[in-house]
This record gives sequence, structure tokens and C-alpha cells, in this order.
Amino acid sequence: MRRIGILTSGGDAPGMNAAIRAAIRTALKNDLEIYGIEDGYLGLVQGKIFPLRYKDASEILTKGGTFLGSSRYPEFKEDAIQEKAVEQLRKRGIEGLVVIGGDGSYRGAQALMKKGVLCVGIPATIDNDVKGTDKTIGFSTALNTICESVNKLRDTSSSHHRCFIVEVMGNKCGKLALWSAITCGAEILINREIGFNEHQVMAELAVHDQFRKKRHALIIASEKLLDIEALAKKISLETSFSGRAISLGHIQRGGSPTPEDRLLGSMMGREAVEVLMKNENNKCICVKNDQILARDIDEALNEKDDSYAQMYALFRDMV
Ligand SMILES: Nc1ncnc2c1ncn2[C@@H]1O[C@H](COP(=O)(O)OP(=O)(O)OP(=O)(O)O)[C@@H](O)[C@H]1O
Ligand SMILES: O=P(O)(O)OC[C@H]1O[C@](O)(CO)[C@@H](O)[C@@H]1O
Ligand SMILES: [Mg+2]
Repeated sequence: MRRIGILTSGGDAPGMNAAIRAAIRTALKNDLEIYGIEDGYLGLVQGKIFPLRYKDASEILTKGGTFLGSSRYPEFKEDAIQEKAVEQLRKRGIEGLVVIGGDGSYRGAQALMKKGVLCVGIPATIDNDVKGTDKTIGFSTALNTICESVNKLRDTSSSHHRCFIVEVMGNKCGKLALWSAITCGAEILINREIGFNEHQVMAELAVHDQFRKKRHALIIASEKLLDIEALAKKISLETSFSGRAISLGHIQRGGSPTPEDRLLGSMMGREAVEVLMKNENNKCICVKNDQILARDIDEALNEKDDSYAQMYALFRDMV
């Protein structure tokens, strides 16, 4: 292998730049040419492909976002569009591709692998919903951002005897909500795995108010599940807390990556290039018990994930 490409796809995640930097440095140290692809699969199909030099990896480790740009490009599910991507790589002699993104981006990489492009996936999404890996790049920073925000909300909640419903991202996966609920000391968690039962929320709030004499209550709720403003109004009407709702939104996607995400990005970016140097196909990079591994992508994506259940038990023991 002489020439490889690299792209970031799907929602950006803090630490993607660390992975790109590690891939550039590893490639150039091993006399591989490395090409950056702008804006994910969209830029690949459009041929927005340019050589990366050592200097391109400078000053990016500490920055959030992705300097290559990213996109959501649903058309990439179409075979004819994927063929265009393969052609863009072939005509430049790019034999291997590092795909940095979430579960959707992995499906794009799998399609390219089937068409003979050697690909390796690096899991990067704040949702931490990629199977086969304990962590995805970006999850730690998003969690940190949520904790910082909720600390501030807790101060004002206690002063005013309020219940704050804090809506967090995670798409269809409740991990960001669960991990936040534990690390922010939330009283109540609402996510897809548990479901939303209004009656139960009201009953739990009554316990925190009447028996535990709490001056505040924090509810962490996953996005796309309920109308948090409506719930806040109901809490004001039916409990002694006054209800307030806030959606943290895209704040959770930005910011300088935590040391954990910088480390994960550095280790995974280096490993991905080493995998391509061995001409291995169908791989994704994972972290398992703090060890970085290159695994078969189909096997990794079919793995059962029991981390949620363990963490949920911890949450229940803490409230
Ligand atoms: N089934 C698929 N086949 C081919 N390409 C796909 C497929 N699913 C997704 N993609 C490509 O991957 C891109 C990113 O996917 P998606 O929007 O699901 O984000 P993601 O990679 O899961 O990251 P995140 O969830 O953090 O936003 C899509 O916009 C599309 O270009
Ligand atoms: O930035 P967009 O396209 O609005 O997507 C938001 C989604 O992306 C994520 O931030 C990452 O997948 C999800 O948590 C969220 O549902
Ligand atoms: Mg996803």
C-alpha cells in the first residue's frame, strides 16, 4: 500500500482531529502518502481530495470539530453513488481508506469494502452507540460538557426549589443520558431503554420532595422522546417544585476534547494506519478494557453490549 485516504463522516465529535493527526503522522513516518477528503462521503463522491502534509497535523490536537469537515449524505446508500466514490479513489491510486464516524458511517465503509476498497473504521460519535468498542471518540468530551452545564443548573435549582429537565443528545441510544445521570447526580433518568412514564416521574418527584427533603431535582432526559416543556409545566402544577426545561443541543458536540478523547484519537488513528499498512480489510478499531484492537467489522457490530445494564444498576443504586 502506497497511498491512503482519510475522511470524517456523520455528526462531528471532539477528538476526531486527534485521530486525523495520528493517522497523518503515522502514514508519513512510514512513507505512505495520505490524502484528506473533505466533508465525508459527499466530498469523496465530488472528488474533494487533497494531499496531507506533516504541517496539516499541527495545531489540531486540541481543537473540537473536524478540520476535514463532515456531512450527512443519505444518497451514499445508493449503489451508483458508491461506484462514483470508488472511481474517485481508483483514479488517484488511493488503495486504502480510514473512515472516522459513527454506526452510519461504518455502513458506508462496509459498502466500499464490498466493492474492493480496503477500509478501516474508527468509532467517533458523542452517542457511544458503535458496537464492539467500549468507547467512541467524543463521548468523554460530551459527557464533560453536560456535567459542566448541569453543575450550573443545580446551583440555581437549589436556590429556587426547582426541578430541571435537561435534555441531552444520543440519538436512539440512551448511553449519553445514563452516563450523565450518574455523573451529574440526577434524581430521575428518562431514556429510550427505560421509556417515559409520566405517572412514575411524578411519584418519584414526590418522594424526593416529601421524604428526602430535596431542595432541587434533576431529570436527565434523552432527546426525541418527550415534550420537555410540557412536562415542566405539569411538574409546576402537580408538585411543589417549579418545573423548568432546557435542551443542551449542539453545545454537546463542540469544545476542546478531553485528555481521554485526545488519547483515544491518537491511539486509534495510529492503529488504523498500521492496519492498512498490513493490507488488512474489513476492520474497525475498538477499545476493550483499555486495549486498542483491530477487529473484524461484522463481528464487532454483531457483538452484544452489556455495559448499559451494568451502568443502569449503578444509577439505581445511587438514587
Ligand atoms: N446504510 C448505509 N449505506 C451507505 N452509507 C451510509 C449508510 N448509512 C449511513 N451512511 C453514510 O454515513 C453517513 C453518516 O451516517 P449517520 O448520519 O448515521 O452518522 P453516524 O456516522 O452514525 O454518526 P453520528 O451518529 O455521530 O452522527 C450518512 O450520511 C451516509 O452518507
Ligand atoms: O447535527 P444534526 O444533524 O442535527 O444531528 C443531531 C444528532 O447527531 C448526534 O449529535 C450525533 O449522532 C445525535 O446525538 C443527534 O441526534
Ligand atoms: Mg450514529
